[in-house]
Amino acid sequence: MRTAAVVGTGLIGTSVALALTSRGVTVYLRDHDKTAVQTAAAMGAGLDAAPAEPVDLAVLAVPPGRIAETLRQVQESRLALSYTDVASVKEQPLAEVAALGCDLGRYIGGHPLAGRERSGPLAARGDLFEGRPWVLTPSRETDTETLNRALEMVSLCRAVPVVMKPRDHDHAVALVSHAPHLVSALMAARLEHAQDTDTRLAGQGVRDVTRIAGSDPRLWIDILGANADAVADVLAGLAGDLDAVVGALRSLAADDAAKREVGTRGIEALLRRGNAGHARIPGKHGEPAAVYEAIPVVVPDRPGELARLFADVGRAEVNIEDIRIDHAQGRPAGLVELQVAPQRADALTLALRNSGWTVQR
Ligand SMILES: NC(=O)c1ccc[n+]([C@@H]2O[C@H](COP(=O)([O-])OP(=O)(O)OC[C@H]3O[C@@H](n4cnc5c(N)ncnc54)[C@H](O)[C@@H]3O)[C@@H](O)[C@H]2O)c1
Ligand SMILES: O=C(O)C(=O)C[C@]1(C(=O)O)C=C[C@@H](O)C=C1
Repeated sequence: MRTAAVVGTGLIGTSVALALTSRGVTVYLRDHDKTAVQTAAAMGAGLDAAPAEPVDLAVLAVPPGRIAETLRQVQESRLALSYTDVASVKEQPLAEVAALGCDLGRYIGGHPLAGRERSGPLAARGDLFEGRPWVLTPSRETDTETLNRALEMVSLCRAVPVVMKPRDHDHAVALVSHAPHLVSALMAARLEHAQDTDTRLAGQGVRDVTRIAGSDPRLWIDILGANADAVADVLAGLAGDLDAVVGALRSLAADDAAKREVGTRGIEALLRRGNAGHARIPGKHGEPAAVYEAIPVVVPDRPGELARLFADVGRAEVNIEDIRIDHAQGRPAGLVELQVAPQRADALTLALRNSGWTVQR
């Protein structure tokens, strides 16, 4: 694959673009939000420009409800030879794409099983998909070239391709992604009105359980709306378990020793089923996660400074693999931590200092 386009340069689109660019593909970026494109381009994800001729593959990384209309538009303008998407549900977008009369031969659905609870290009990482499953859902009409281009993209992102039917995909992710998302939100919702004296004791357990509750509700309404029945089935089963666990806990709190014994057995059975279920989750495939070096840079709190920093990093020919921003309240500067490949850290530090940046390393 020589050229690609990414439409929707948020978390997932920019992560795909970073991965493809780092493997030598020329990537053209597009988003209806100009700032998102400029930020992605400044991060080194690709070009803020339109291609002169159709690219090999266009990746649609817009919300699920926007896939069909976006595909119709980009196919009409002949943006690419083949098209795929990354939406978290597959059956409904395919039905909408067919209803709009899109060219199904040149389209294949896709979904990388990797993400974050943050949105937008600044949350993107070039290694996000490494070793993760990436589902492809070819329809009867999908042509072989399109399947092959999508497989090549998955391989360039160092993910593991899994070919499935859209319906089977949606059924599976109801269990392993969509219901867990709601369980996380349900637990986090219990904290909403908690006393500060309670929440200040939060350790890693509650942080792990509620991390994904920090995600964008608009995106998740779109996702859950396209897979509602399958998710409701999973949660109905969970509701039964929840009732049983509440009953077991009440027995455990009783004075009567026989009742307490029943409660203990009930809770133990659930905890053991939990151990067994957890053991069913496969380990991450592929290479171990990359280890990056942090370059902390002091950035004045003025418009345009972040873009200037990204441009200087780009000139030093260093890829930003991840980024963290600390805004110290009441201070005229923030601390931006750039995560880069360790072998490029010294060169980048020198280049940034030569350009006048304060690097705290
Ligand atoms: N967030 C995750 O963890 C995750 C993981 C895997 C797949 N996905 C899927 O990836 C897709 C994108 O999600 P994200 O998390 O990157 O969201 P995001 O909000 O970070 O990015 C979406 C981008 O699409 C742009 N956009 C929206 N409508 C558009 C349109 N009509 N034309 C052009 N640009 C448009 C937005 O401006 C935004 O920049 C969704 O389909 C989602 O289901 C998300
Ligand atoms: O790790 C996270 O932040 C995610 O929520 C990622 C996650 C998931 O459930 O695994 C969420 C939705 C996507 O469609 C794919 C991946």
